[in-house]
Amino acid sequence: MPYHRYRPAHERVHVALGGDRHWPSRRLDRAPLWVPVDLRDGNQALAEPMDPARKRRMFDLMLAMGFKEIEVGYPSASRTDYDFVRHLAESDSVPADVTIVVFTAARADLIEQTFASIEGLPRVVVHLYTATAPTWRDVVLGHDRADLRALIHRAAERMARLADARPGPPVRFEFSPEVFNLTEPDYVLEVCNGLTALWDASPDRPVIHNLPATVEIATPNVYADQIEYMHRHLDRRGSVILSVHPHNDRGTGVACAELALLAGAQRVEGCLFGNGERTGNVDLVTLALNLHSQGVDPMLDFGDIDEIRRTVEHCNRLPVPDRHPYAGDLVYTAFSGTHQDAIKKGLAHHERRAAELGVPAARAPWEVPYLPIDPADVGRDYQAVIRVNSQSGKGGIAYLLQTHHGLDLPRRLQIDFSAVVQRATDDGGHEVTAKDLWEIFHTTYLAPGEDGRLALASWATAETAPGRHEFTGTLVADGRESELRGTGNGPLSALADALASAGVAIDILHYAEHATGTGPDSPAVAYVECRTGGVTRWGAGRDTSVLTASVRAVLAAVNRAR
Ligand SMILES: CC(=O)SCCNC(=O)CCNC(=O)[C@H](O)C(C)(C)COP(=O)(O)OP(=O)(O)OC[C@H]1O[C@@H](n2cnc3c(N)ncnc32)[C@H](O)[C@@H]1OP(=O)(O)O
Ligand SMILES: CC(C)C(=O)C(=O)O
Ligand SMILES: [Mg+2]
Repeated sequence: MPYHRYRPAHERVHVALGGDRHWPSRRLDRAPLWVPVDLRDGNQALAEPMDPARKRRMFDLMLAMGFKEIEVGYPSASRTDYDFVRHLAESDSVPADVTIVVFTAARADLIEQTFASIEGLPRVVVHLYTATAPTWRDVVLGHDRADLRALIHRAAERMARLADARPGPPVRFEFSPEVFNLTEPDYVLEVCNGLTALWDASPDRPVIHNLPATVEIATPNVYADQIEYMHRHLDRRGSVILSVHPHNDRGTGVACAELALLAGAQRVEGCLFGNGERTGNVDLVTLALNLHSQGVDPMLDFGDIDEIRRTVEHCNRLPVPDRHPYAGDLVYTAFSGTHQDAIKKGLAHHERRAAELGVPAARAPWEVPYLPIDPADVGRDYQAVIRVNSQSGKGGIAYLLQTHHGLDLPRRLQIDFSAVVQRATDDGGHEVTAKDLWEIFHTTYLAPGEDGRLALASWATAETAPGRHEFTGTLVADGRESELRGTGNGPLSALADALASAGVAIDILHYAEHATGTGPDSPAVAYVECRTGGVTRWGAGRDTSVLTASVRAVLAAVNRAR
């Protein structure tokens, strides 16, 4: 690989913080101000940008989730964006506690159009951006440091003039030194502090300085150092909201945002599920639910994450991957045996603990292995938690049979059945559903007691004296009938005695039964482990009569052994 073509981040940008950093020992204990930029940064990265209907649907979703500041577009860039801002202004669609952000480059024509778009909107942030990093200055914009600072200053003055001329509540301002993470820190300070003064930021009308990792270039600790340096050196810090805007080129956008928050950032711009230019903007869903999983109020509602995902997929026309944190189809699913076993035990323990605490399970403290949050918190159920394939073990298989078919298999039968399923899945190599498991269970353990080579044409039991039972019946073995009679201290030992009289000696090693439901008509199921002719096998029976289920279970075990 031609790796020698690239330079490490420390050779590209100086990070001024040195060794004196505070962020590593800080903790995240509150949510920042989340600002979704799906309708601008996310939208500009789409092959088919959103039409007005999709924009509106995304906007309504953001309101429903509880966002309080929303970047709605780049109104000077396209008719759709301009019209959408006008639509919001004219349709009275913005709740009183929500602020609209509009985005513009530092060009007079674009700024004028931006201000025209926001007429009548009461709470607005106008967001100005210009790239400040050396390569962009030299190659793209063709300005040296002083020229570029002057260009930004002129744009900011124009914004201030236009804002002053507006009736109603004051417009607020945001500035992004695009490619902040590759810009000399002293130059960022020079430009940002200049704007703080020009816009006369105050605590009740703070300016937002948004410091983007426009293209990720370094490990997240470097970004954290860069942010902490700004946090400590920006003028009028109490009048500045320090915002971050990570992208995800190295796959560490979330880590960058989290460390930046430790380093003093108060506001995060990103997109739902990480849509955005190239590898995307930082994913606000992951960030917020990461906080939730630490016991911190995320200040957003994810109660129906599948609906959020569906809406975002519809608006972006891009799928959310199956492994996406918190939202993917597979993220609350375990296929592997030991994980399934742990989850099954964990869920049972969770139910018991909730009962002990006297609270609903959905409110009890969560400590289930392998599940960082309760899927129910985001509107998922437990149906998909455990799925079975060739990597699965007895725990998961038993869990599925229990939750879908009401079967509570004895432990040794779980082990026995798991080997049966393993053979079935190894052969096919595919996933086995709860329905498949039921069919395999039925064929293996139940069917041999219903239509095996050894069957009972008719039978009856009677308690002939207290503690003394008699079993009589007609045995059909390989098509030949014979009469049976036996006695014992229970119906099953009487059956064993009767079978012995017909030359089929059996030992019942284990017996268990339970109801499969709650109503009087719900069938019972019986499990029997039997040894006959030196071979040990499990059988099962199912019937509304426990005795019939038990007799069938014995016959099933015997037939399997023979
Ligand atoms: C990291 C980010 O996400 S930045 C946001 C990027 N988003 C977008 O570009 C989406 C919307 N943009 C657009 O639709 C168009 O770019 C428009 C309508 C805004 C402008 O279109 P055009 O006038 O055709 O200009 P074009 O797109 O080619 O922009 C490049 C010009 O703007 C200049 N420019 C680029 N960024 C800025 C800036 N922030 N401030 C001032 N000028 C800038 C460039 O130097 C170049 O100038 P030149 O033509 O004199 O060399
Ligand atoms: C905030 C703007 C300029 C942006 O999208 C970026 O730098 O990534
Ligand atoms: Mg961006």
